[in-house]
Amino acid sequence: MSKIELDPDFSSRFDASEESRPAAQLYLISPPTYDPGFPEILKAALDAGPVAAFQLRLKGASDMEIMRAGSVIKPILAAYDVALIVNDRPDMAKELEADGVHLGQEDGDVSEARALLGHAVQIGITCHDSRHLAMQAGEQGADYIAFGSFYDTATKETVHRPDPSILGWWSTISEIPCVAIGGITPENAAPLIDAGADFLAVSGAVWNHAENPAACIRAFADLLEDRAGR
Ligand SMILES: Cc1ncc(COP(=O)(O)OP(=O)(O)O)c(N)n1
Ligand SMILES: Cc1ncsc1CCOP(=O)(O)O
Ligand SMILES: [Mg+2]
Repeated sequence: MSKIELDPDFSSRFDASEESRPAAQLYLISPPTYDPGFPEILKAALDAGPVAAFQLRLKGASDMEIMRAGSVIKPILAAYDVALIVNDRPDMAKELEADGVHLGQEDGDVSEARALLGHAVQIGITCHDSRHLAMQAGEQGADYIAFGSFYDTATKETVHRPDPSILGWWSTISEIPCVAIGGITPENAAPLIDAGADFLAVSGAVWNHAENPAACIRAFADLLEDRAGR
Protein backbone atom coordinates (compact mmCIF):
# COMPACT_ATOMS: atom_id res chain seq x y z
CA MET A 1 0.00 0.00 0.00
CA SER A 2 1.20 3.51 -0.77
CA LYS A 3 2.10 5.63 2.22
CA ILE A 4 3.02 9.19 2.87
CA GLU A 5 6.13 8.28 4.69
CA LEU A 6 9.76 8.69 4.10
CA ASP A 7 11.29 5.51 2.78
CA PRO A 8 10.74 2.44 4.97
CA ASP A 9 14.30 2.43 6.34
CA PHE A 10 14.15 6.10 7.25
CA SER A 11 13.54 5.77 10.99
CA SER A 12 16.26 3.22 11.51
CA ARG A 13 18.91 5.12 9.61
CA PHE A 14 17.89 8.68 10.48
CA ASP A 15 20.56 10.57 12.33
CA ALA A 16 19.84 14.27 12.65
CA SER A 17 23.52 15.01 13.14
CA GLU A 18 24.38 13.47 9.76
CA GLU A 19 21.76 15.41 7.83
CA SER A 20 20.73 12.19 6.13
CA ARG A 21 17.12 13.10 5.49
CA PRO A 22 15.77 12.00 2.12
CA ALA A 23 14.87 14.53 -0.56
CA ALA A 24 11.63 16.50 -0.23
CA GLN A 25 8.58 15.27 -2.14
CA LEU A 26 5.36 16.72 -3.52
CA TYR A 27 2.05 16.29 -1.65
CA LEU A 28 -0.79 17.40 -3.89
CA ILE A 29 -4.01 18.80 -2.43
CA SER A 30 -7.12 18.48 -4.59
CA PRO A 31 -8.87 21.45 -6.18
CA PRO A 32 -11.60 22.72 -3.82
CA THR A 33 -14.39 21.33 -5.99
CA TYR A 34 -14.62 18.11 -7.96
CA ASP A 35 -15.37 18.27 -11.66
CA PRO A 36 -16.21 15.19 -13.77
CA GLY A 37 -13.25 16.04 -16.03
CA PHE A 38 -10.85 15.93 -13.09
CA PRO A 39 -9.62 12.33 -13.49
CA GLU A 40 -8.09 13.13 -16.90
CA ILE A 41 -6.47 16.31 -15.55
CA LEU A 42 -5.13 14.31 -12.62
CA LYS A 43 -3.62 11.66 -14.87
CA ALA A 44 -1.90 14.30 -16.98
CA ALA A 45 -0.55 15.91 -13.81
CA LEU A 46 0.74 12.60 -12.46
CA ASP A 47 2.38 11.84 -15.80
CA ALA A 48 4.38 15.06 -15.47
CA GLY A 49 6.41 14.25 -12.36
CA PRO A 50 6.57 12.36 -9.08
CA VAL A 51 3.87 12.96 -6.48
CA ALA A 52 4.04 11.17 -3.11
CA ALA A 53 0.52 11.82 -1.88
CA PHE A 54 -2.80 13.30 -2.91
CA GLN A 55 -5.23 14.78 -0.40
CA LEU A 56 -8.93 14.74 -1.19
CA ARG A 57 -10.02 18.08 0.24
CA LEU A 58 -13.50 19.05 -0.97
CA LYS A 59 -14.68 21.50 1.64
CA GLY A 60 -18.44 22.02 1.38
CA ALA A 61 -19.09 18.90 -0.69
CA SER A 62 -21.62 16.35 0.54
CA ASP A 63 -20.46 13.03 1.95
CA MET A 64 -21.76 11.31 -1.16
CA GLU A 65 -19.82 13.64 -3.47
CA ILE A 66 -16.62 13.08 -1.52
CA MET A 67 -17.10 9.31 -1.50
CA ARG A 68 -17.84 9.25 -5.23
CA ALA A 69 -14.80 11.41 -6.02
CA GLY A 70 -12.64 9.25 -3.77
CA SER A 71 -13.83 6.06 -5.44
CA VAL A 72 -13.02 7.43 -8.90
CA ILE A 73 -9.56 8.77 -8.13
CA LYS A 74 -8.44 5.94 -5.85
CA PRO A 75 -7.50 3.49 -8.65
CA ILE A 76 -5.80 6.30 -10.59
CA LEU A 77 -3.64 7.20 -7.61
CA ALA A 78 -2.87 3.54 -6.97
CA ALA A 79 -1.70 3.14 -10.57
CA TYR A 80 0.82 5.95 -10.00
CA ASP A 81 1.73 4.71 -6.50
CA VAL A 82 0.42 7.92 -4.95
CA ALA A 83 -1.01 7.74 -1.42
CA LEU A 84 -4.65 8.79 -1.02
CA ILE A 85 -5.16 11.00 2.03
CA VAL A 86 -8.69 12.08 3.00
CA ASN A 87 -9.06 15.47 4.63
CA ASP A 88 -10.98 15.86 7.90
CA ARG A 89 -12.83 12.54 7.89
CA PRO A 90 -11.44 9.36 9.42
CA ASP A 91 -14.77 7.61 8.73
CA MET A 92 -14.48 8.28 5.00
CA ALA A 93 -10.81 7.35 5.01
CA LYS A 94 -11.83 3.98 6.43
CA GLU A 95 -14.71 3.53 4.01
CA LEU A 96 -12.48 4.38 1.05
CA GLU A 97 -9.64 2.23 2.40
CA ALA A 98 -7.46 5.30 1.96
CA ASP A 99 -3.80 5.44 2.90
CA GLY A 100 -4.30 8.25 5.36
CA VAL A 101 -6.34 11.03 6.87
CA HIS A 102 -5.40 14.65 7.55
CA LEU A 103 -6.78 16.20 10.75
CA GLY A 104 -6.76 19.84 11.76
CA GLN A 105 -6.78 20.97 15.36
CA GLU A 106 -10.59 21.08 15.28
CA ASP A 107 -11.09 17.81 13.40
CA GLY A 108 -11.29 15.38 16.29
CA ASP A 109 -9.15 13.26 18.46
CA VAL A 110 -6.03 11.56 17.09
CA SER A 111 -6.45 8.53 19.36
CA GLU A 112 -10.04 8.04 18.19
CA ALA A 113 -8.92 8.21 14.57
CA ARG A 114 -6.12 5.74 15.33
CA ALA A 115 -8.53 3.36 17.03
CA LEU A 116 -10.78 3.47 13.96
CA LEU A 117 -8.06 3.27 11.32
CA GLY A 118 -5.28 1.24 12.91
CA HIS A 119 -1.57 1.73 12.43
CA ALA A 120 -1.37 0.95 8.71
CA VAL A 121 -3.19 4.20 7.93
CA GLN A 122 -1.25 7.45 8.14
CA ILE A 123 -2.57 10.27 10.30
CA GLY A 124 -1.34 13.80 9.57
CA ILE A 125 -1.93 16.71 11.91
CA THR A 126 -2.07 20.47 11.30
CA CYS A 127 0.27 22.27 13.69
CA HIS A 128 0.13 25.80 12.22
CA ASP A 129 3.24 27.64 13.48
CA SER A 130 3.38 25.90 16.84
CA ARG A 131 6.26 23.89 18.25
CA HIS A 132 4.01 22.91 21.13
CA LEU A 133 1.31 21.50 18.82
CA ALA A 134 3.96 19.66 16.83
CA MET A 135 5.41 17.97 19.90
CA GLN A 136 1.92 17.15 21.12
CA ALA A 137 1.01 15.63 17.74
CA GLY A 138 4.20 13.58 17.82
CA GLU A 139 3.36 12.29 21.29
CA GLN A 140 -0.17 11.43 20.12
CA GLY A 141 1.26 9.25 17.37
CA ALA A 142 0.97 11.43 14.26
CA ASP A 143 2.61 9.97 11.16
CA TYR A 144 3.35 13.43 9.82
CA ILE A 145 2.84 16.96 10.99
CA ALA A 146 2.05 20.02 8.88
CA PHE A 147 3.20 23.60 9.37
CA GLY A 148 1.71 26.58 7.54
CA SER A 149 0.62 28.79 5.97
CA PHE A 150 4.09 29.84 4.85
CA TYR A 151 2.81 32.26 2.21
CA ASP A 152 -0.38 34.09 1.28
CA THR A 153 -2.99 31.72 -0.06
CA ALA A 154 -6.42 32.12 -1.63
CA THR A 155 -7.30 28.48 -0.90
CA LYS A 156 -7.98 28.91 2.81
CA GLU A 157 -8.31 31.71 5.32
CA THR A 158 -5.24 31.44 7.47
CA VAL A 159 -4.00 33.27 10.55
CA HIS A 160 -0.69 31.56 11.24
CA ARG A 161 2.53 32.39 9.38
CA PRO A 162 5.44 30.22 10.55
CA ASP A 163 9.04 31.03 9.84
CA PRO A 164 10.69 28.35 7.65
CA SER A 165 13.16 27.70 10.49
CA ILE A 166 10.42 25.72 12.27
CA LEU A 167 10.94 23.03 9.62
CA GLY A 168 14.63 22.76 10.44
CA TRP A 169 13.92 22.74 14.16
CA TRP A 170 11.43 19.91 13.76
CA SER A 171 13.79 17.92 11.54
CA THR A 172 16.51 18.01 14.16
CA ILE A 173 14.31 16.85 17.04
CA SER A 174 12.04 14.31 15.33
CA GLU A 175 12.03 11.54 12.77
CA ILE A 176 8.37 12.23 12.01
CA PRO A 177 8.11 13.80 8.54
CA CYS A 178 7.01 17.42 8.29
CA VAL A 179 4.86 18.97 5.60
CA ALA A 180 5.01 22.63 4.56
CA ILE A 181 1.77 24.13 3.26
CA GLY A 182 0.27 27.43 2.19
CA GLY A 183 0.75 29.43 -0.99
CA ILE A 184 3.68 27.31 -2.14
CA THR A 185 4.77 27.66 -5.78
CA PRO A 186 7.80 26.45 -7.72
CA GLU A 187 9.11 30.01 -7.43
CA ASN A 188 8.93 30.35 -3.63
CA ALA A 189 9.44 26.76 -2.43
CA ALA A 190 13.24 26.58 -2.31
CA PRO A 191 13.64 28.13 1.19
CA LEU A 192 11.15 25.60 2.59
CA ILE A 193 12.94 22.66 1.02
CA ASP A 194 16.29 23.95 2.19
CA ALA A 195 14.92 24.58 5.70
CA GLY A 196 13.93 20.91 6.05
CA ALA A 197 10.44 20.28 4.65
CA ASP A 198 9.97 16.60 3.86
CA PHE A 199 6.87 17.34 1.80
CA LEU A 200 5.48 20.39 0.01
CA ALA A 201 1.68 20.41 0.13
CA VAL A 202 0.33 22.35 -2.83
CA SER A 203 -3.07 23.10 -4.30
CA GLY A 204 -3.59 26.49 -5.99
CA ALA A 205 -0.22 26.70 -7.70
CA VAL A 206 -0.98 23.46 -9.54
CA TRP A 207 -4.70 23.68 -10.28
CA ASN A 208 -4.73 27.41 -11.11
CA HIS A 209 -1.57 27.24 -13.18
CA ALA A 210 -1.64 29.60 -16.16
CA GLU A 211 -0.62 26.93 -18.70
CA ASN A 212 -1.72 23.64 -17.15
CA PRO A 213 -1.34 21.63 -13.94
CA ALA A 214 1.13 19.26 -15.56
CA ALA A 215 3.52 22.14 -16.31
CA CYS A 216 3.47 23.14 -12.65
CA ILE A 217 4.09 19.56 -11.47
CA ARG A 218 7.05 19.45 -13.88
CA ALA A 219 8.37 22.71 -12.45
CA PHE A 220 8.12 21.30 -8.90
CA ALA A 221 9.83 18.10 -10.00
CA ASP A 222 12.72 20.06 -11.49
CA LEU A 223 13.05 22.17 -8.35
CA LEU A 224 12.91 19.19 -5.98
CA GLU A 225 15.54 17.42 -8.04
CA ASP A 226 17.70 20.52 -8.07
CA ARG A 227 17.50 20.96 -4.28
CA ALA A 228 17.94 17.25 -3.44
CA GLY A 229 21.12 16.52 -1.56
CA ARG A 230 21.97 20.14 -0.82
C1 LIG B 1 -1.16 18.78 4.60
C2 LIG B 1 -2.18 19.66 5.20
N1 LIG B 1 -1.82 20.58 6.11
C3 LIG B 1 -2.73 21.39 6.66
C4 LIG B 1 -4.05 21.28 6.31
C5 LIG B 1 -5.10 22.15 6.94
O1 LIG B 1 -5.97 21.37 7.75
P1 LIG B 1 -7.07 22.12 8.64
O2 LIG B 1 -6.36 23.04 9.53
O3 LIG B 1 -7.95 21.12 9.25
O4 LIG B 1 -7.90 22.94 7.56
P2 LIG B 1 -8.77 22.35 6.36
O5 LIG B 1 -7.86 21.85 5.30
O6 LIG B 1 -9.62 21.22 6.89
O7 LIG B 1 -9.59 23.50 5.88
C6 LIG B 1 -4.39 20.32 5.35
N2 LIG B 1 -5.66 20.13 4.96
N3 LIG B 1 -3.45 19.52 4.82
C1 LIG C 1 -5.34 23.71 3.42
C2 LIG C 1 -4.39 24.75 3.86
N1 LIG C 1 -3.98 24.82 5.15
C3 LIG C 1 -3.13 25.82 5.37
S1 LIG C 1 -2.83 26.70 3.98
C4 LIG C 1 -3.86 25.71 3.07
C5 LIG C 1 -4.11 25.93 1.62
C6 LIG C 1 -3.14 25.19 0.73
O1 LIG C 1 -3.43 25.46 -0.60
P1 LIG C 1 -2.52 26.41 -1.51
O2 LIG C 1 -1.37 25.59 -1.97
O3 LIG C 1 -3.44 26.77 -2.65
O4 LIG C 1 -2.12 27.61 -0.72
MG1 LIG D 1 -9.55 20.13 8.59
